[in-house]
Amino acid sequence: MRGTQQISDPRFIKLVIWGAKGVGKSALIVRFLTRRFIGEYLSGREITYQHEVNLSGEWITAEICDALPCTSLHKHLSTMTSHPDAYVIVYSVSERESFEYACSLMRDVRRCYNELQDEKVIPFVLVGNKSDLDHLREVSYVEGAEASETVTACSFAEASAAESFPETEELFKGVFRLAKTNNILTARAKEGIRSRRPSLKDVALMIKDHCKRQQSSTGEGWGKRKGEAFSPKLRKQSLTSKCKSVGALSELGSEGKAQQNDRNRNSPINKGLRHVHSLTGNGGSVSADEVSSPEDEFQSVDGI
Ligand SMILES: Nc1nc2c(ncn2[C@@H]2O[C@H](COP(=O)(O)OP(=O)(O)OP(=O)(O)O)[C@@H](O)[C@H]2O)c(=O)[nH]1
Repeated sequence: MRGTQQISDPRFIKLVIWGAKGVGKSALIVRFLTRRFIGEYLSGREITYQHEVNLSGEWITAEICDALPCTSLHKHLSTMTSHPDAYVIVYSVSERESFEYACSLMRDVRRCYNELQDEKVIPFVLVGNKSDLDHLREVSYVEGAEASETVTACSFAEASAAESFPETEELFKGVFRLAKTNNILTARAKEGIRSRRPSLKDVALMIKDHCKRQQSSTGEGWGKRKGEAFSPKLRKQSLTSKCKSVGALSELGSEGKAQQNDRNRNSPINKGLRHVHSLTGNGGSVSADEVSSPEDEFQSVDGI
């Protein structure tokens, strides 16, 4: 891998989509590229797609790699010619094993990049696909959101490639915007315009900032519950209440859990694509207020 000296072009975004077999990686990509859900997809081959994407009037070139599920991390890193700009790690909400695989994959990839001490912090998005299969659900929304919080600079979404093009499109566009902002800041740091490269905390802040903008532009962005205005303070509250509900969940019996899952399923937030994001790091939580990076600077690369 070319590794640490790579300078990313902000107008060229490379995504790697990874996860267990059959979770719908190809379905999500094909849905985004063609607007269609065709049901059966080629399996067993790593395919890379290139696509021009319009982000608020500005075109970027997106490269999306549908990575093989069985590839070892070592092999994946050694065969890459350059770092991706973001990882999208997919599991199926109807298959717990795929969730566990996604969690270990996320942790391994993050750990590996931490060890590389790469110049760029790569954002992750954990995606629980097949949210239309509610009756077969084995992983709750809360579990997915919680898992994303154990990995630094990781956001979370549920999606259904089968059900919705707009939501899948918004998912991908959101990742591209995030990656592009990160690339711009990293490039600036290298040119000496900014004193240091974006840190993990910076990227976590970017995710938060991204969520706010996403919400104000679509009225239903990442990190937002329907009908709830988003602010860092509110977000903290909603995370607290989410933690409470998780705590309550663990105290419930299986019947209680089933009822709780029903409530989760039927809540407005769990209809369609649902997002929450994480601001927490491996070793402890990073509150939005602690992040030292200048928010103004993120806004100055707005319109992304
Ligand atoms: N119900 C439902 N089925 C889906 C969804 N996404 C994918 N599938 C189905 O899940 C199966 C596997 O989808 P793929 O896109 O091939 O999964 P993959 O992760 O690319 O699989 P591999 O290439 O084998 O790793 C197919 O039968 C799809 O039709 C979804 O959102 N909902």
